[in-house]
Amino acid sequence: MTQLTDLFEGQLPKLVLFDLDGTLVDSVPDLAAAVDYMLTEGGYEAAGPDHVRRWVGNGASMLVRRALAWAKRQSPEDLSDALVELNLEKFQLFYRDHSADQTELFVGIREGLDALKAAGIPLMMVTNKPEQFVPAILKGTGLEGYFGAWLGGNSLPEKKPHPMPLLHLVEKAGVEVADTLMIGDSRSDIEAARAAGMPVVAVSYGYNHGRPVSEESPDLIIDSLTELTGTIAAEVA
Ligand SMILES: O=C(O)COP(=O)(O)O
Ligand SMILES: [Mg+2]
Repeated sequence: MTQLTDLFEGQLPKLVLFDLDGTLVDSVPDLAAAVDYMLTEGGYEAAGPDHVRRWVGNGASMLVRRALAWAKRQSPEDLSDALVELNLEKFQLFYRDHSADQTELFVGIREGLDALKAAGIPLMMVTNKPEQFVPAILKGTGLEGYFGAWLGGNSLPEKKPHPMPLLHLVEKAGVEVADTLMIGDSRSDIEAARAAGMPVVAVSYGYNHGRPVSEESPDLIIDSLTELTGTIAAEVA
């Protein structure tokens, strides 16, 4: 089993950054309900969770654009910004009140976060989800209190795969990039971590646009956070 310290020349990281959707929480059921509300309100066919799972990871506006493109049998870039904006409002109207109805932690998250916390490692979160939706999800899944800071997709001028939000949190934590670990489920997380210059671990169970995350060449792939944290007690002993 690869130990967490193997990624940091025998040390533990001084900061761990987590992605949210597809890494900590399975948010697709609630996202799909909001997408389907938007689509059916517009007179389109509902898409369902298996389609929506492939569209998550680049923020709500891109999710809406991809859903509309699917419904209209067009390519996403051919849709007008005005149409996307109008539908984004419908999506948000629903998701605002239903972002944490069915959203649950993935198996091993609670135990894994507790192990990192017990080892004294600061934890932060960086999602492309618009920030207004984040507090209800953290509350609904019992993740409140784990993260010293977090950023949403609209918190800064750039979002993942740009390294800006990762570097912003590293600076806030007062640690070095090389001592920071990113854990995510998709291409955006891996590209952002690479651009920032930090190691990146991918979870195998997330979304990644319907492609195996191994195609993005992360430093390590885990099936559960506990695979990475199970040995921490022994490592720091
Ligand atoms: O696309 C989203 O809104 C969710 O993105 P995340 O995987 O960065 O949390
Ligand atoms: Mg994700």
